[in-house]
Amino acid sequence: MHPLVAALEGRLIVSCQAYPGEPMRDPRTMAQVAAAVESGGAAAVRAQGLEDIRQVTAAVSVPVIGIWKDGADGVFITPTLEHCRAVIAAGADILALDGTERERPDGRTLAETIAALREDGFDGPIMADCDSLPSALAAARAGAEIIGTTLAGYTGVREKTDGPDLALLAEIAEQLGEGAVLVAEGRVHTPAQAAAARDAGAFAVVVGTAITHPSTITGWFARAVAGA
Ligand SMILES: CC(=O)N[C@H](C=O)[C@@H](O)[C@H](O)[C@H](O)COP(=O)(O)O
Repeated sequence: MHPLVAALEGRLIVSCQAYPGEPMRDPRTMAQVAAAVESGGAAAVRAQGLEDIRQVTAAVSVPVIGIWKDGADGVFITPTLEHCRAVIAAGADILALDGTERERPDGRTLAETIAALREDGFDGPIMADCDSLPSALAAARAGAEIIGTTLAGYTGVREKTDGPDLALLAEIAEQLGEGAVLVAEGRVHTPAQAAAARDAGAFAVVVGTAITHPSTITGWFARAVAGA
């Protein structure tokens, strides 16, 4: 196992992202957020966009999982080989990309994309953002070292669970077996849910919104205070 990946076992990864048009959408702000979560105990951070990746890698000493979201429908998380190459060139230690079985915009399969990156000489870990058991198994076969449940509930293949998709985690963990690097990502909103994800078989857990997205968190509290 790659040493960067081995170090993530039983650890929290924090996704630091702001969305188009939002007040915190600024690479410097995301770098500051990343430094803050590192000081809180994050073992790695996930950053979106090339300039965010550059500034976040400069601001933290933990590994940075880089993605580049392009578009909002279909395959949009680091969707093509060229997006992957750009994320790596921006300094990501770990590359994350769409790991679903949907057709990718450049027509390459996940396996072809990973093979091309290895031919380029990239030897860092690759994380596949999957949406189902079949996509997770296919991504592992394609050579992704880290399997994430990032897209479960967002592609129509599985229901969008309230918290993390624990049933999916347990199924993937069982099928991939010992030694698999299964990362729970998506709708982990409380420490108890993070612990439940570990219990379901996750090697590590990614939390985004509940730590780094103040508008959403504020909405949770505002609705509670209003009795909604
Ligand atoms: C579906 C999709 O586009 N997920 C994205 C992937 O990078 C992010 O928007 C999420 O915030 C991230 O996965 C962490 O999840 P959560 O914010 O639920 O803790």
